Amino acid sequence: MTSSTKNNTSKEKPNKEAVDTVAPNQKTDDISLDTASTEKSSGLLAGIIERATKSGLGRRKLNPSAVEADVAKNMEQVRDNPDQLRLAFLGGGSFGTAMANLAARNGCDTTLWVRNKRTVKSMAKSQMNKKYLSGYKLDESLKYSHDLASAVKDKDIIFLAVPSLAFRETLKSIAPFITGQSVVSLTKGMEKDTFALMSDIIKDELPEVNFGVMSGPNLAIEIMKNMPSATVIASHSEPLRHAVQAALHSAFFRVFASDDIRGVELGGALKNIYAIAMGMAAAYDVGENTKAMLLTRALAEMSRFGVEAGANPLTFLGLSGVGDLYATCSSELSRNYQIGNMLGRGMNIDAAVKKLGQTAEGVNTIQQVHEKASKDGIYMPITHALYAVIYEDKAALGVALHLMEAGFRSDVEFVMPHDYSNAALTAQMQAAASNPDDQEQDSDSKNNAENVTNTDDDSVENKDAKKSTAKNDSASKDKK
Ligand SMILES: NC(=O)C1=CN([C@@H]2O[C@H](COP(=O)(O)OP(=O)(O)OC[C@H]3O[C@@H](n4cnc5c(N)ncnc54)[C@H](O)[C@@H]3O)[C@@H](O)[C@H]2O)C=CC1
Ligand SMILES: O=C(CO)COP(=O)(O)O
Repeated sequence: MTSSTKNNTSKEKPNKEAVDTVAPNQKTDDISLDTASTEKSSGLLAGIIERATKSGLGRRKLNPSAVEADVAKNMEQVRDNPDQLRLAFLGGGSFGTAMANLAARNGCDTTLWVRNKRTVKSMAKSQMNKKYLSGYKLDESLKYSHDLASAVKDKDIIFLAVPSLAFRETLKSIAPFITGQSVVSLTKGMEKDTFALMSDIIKDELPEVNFGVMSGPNLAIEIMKNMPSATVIASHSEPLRHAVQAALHSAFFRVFASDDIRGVELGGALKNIYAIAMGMAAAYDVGENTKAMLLTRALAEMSRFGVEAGANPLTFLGLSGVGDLYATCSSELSRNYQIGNMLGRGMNIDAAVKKLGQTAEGVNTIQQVHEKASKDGIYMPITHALYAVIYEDKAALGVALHLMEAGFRSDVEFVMPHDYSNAALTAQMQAAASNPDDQEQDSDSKNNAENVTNTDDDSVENKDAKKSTAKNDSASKDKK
């Protein structure tokens, strides 16, 4: 048994103190956490944790039969010796820290790279990430570094958990030190102006590496509290999928596998848009029916966009799709939800971002997806509506009403296709948006239902256009 294994055996017990005494620091003045429900659930959780640890369900004592069958078959070495895996996590925010902590607790040789030298010193001394995860003790085997070269050299897997805006520059910086390492993105966003997803950037910058993306309903603070969670590792490399499963799997964190890289990373990126929408809707005190409608129409948009980008629509039914959409749209822990909530309470986007002080990828993703969908004729009415409210100063209530008044559509378009093509609808929407009559807005009439943006226009003039498009569509379908 190695020394790190020995250390870990004694660390089976989750840090009860951290579970009980958390004071998450991303609470804003406007949004208070539901402490009563957190307390109620922590009683239940404590029971689960106790039973799991007593029965030896912690990663160290995991019964091989409980390990994914494929891991047992193909990754015997890794499964039996996960502490032999050498991992680097780049990004000292809440998610990089939470994931590095899981791996360290599992006995992997784990280094967390943080760009700021002073922060590294403070983390090593306090074994805590005071800025992003205040109150949570980190595993004592976790190593910290601000030296990128030594952090990534001789590692098996490099996990990137920097915001999307820093993803490319981080890859460029590690490129000279890449020998045989694999790279896994934990980042949920889209690159500004290029529409590139993180896997595209990896292929651009490190064309030779074996890579994957990991995404799922993984609110960092819940993971630090040992609340049972699950995620998805997507890669075309089976050994990499298995290695990531072995590295992070525990009684509290289950890692599922996929080979639909596009679908998994788009789920993580797109759901941030709708978490903003849901946070905003919550500020307007909408009912559960409305939330359910928003959530499922969001899923329709996500899978529609995903298919256009080469994803499998069924992936959106998994953890990285509906799972993450649900978690982020229903939790005040979500930073994107918090942004939406602040907007719904009348703050402007710049003030909300400043007040949050943390990463909210959705703010950029709305702009990227709005632009890309308009360009490629992908019908994304909620995204366009949100864009209009946030960046064109349209009235939220008017925009919402207009969405409700939109024409008749199919529920699940993969079951029954829409009458009109998405490209035709997008074209109509854009034509309507350029109609100056519909654009008229002034601050006095902000809440006027007449005063709406044209995200899903069904005006009389456009109905004719729609009819003729529909005719053309059905004629072309008939020809086929
Ligand atoms: N926090 C969460 O619950 C989850 C976050 N994610 C994703 O992980 C990514 C990172 O988010 P968080 O850790 O939450 O962010 P955060 O806001 O907690 O921290 C961001 C970190 O990135 C660092 N950073 C910023 N610019 C950098 C640069 N140019 N080079 C190096 N480091 C830089 C900051 O110093 C900070 O340590 C995002 O794409 C987010 O969507 C994914 C799953 C869950
Ligand atoms: O992606 C997340 C949970 O899965 C975190 O969401 P936020 O970035 O909105 O906090």
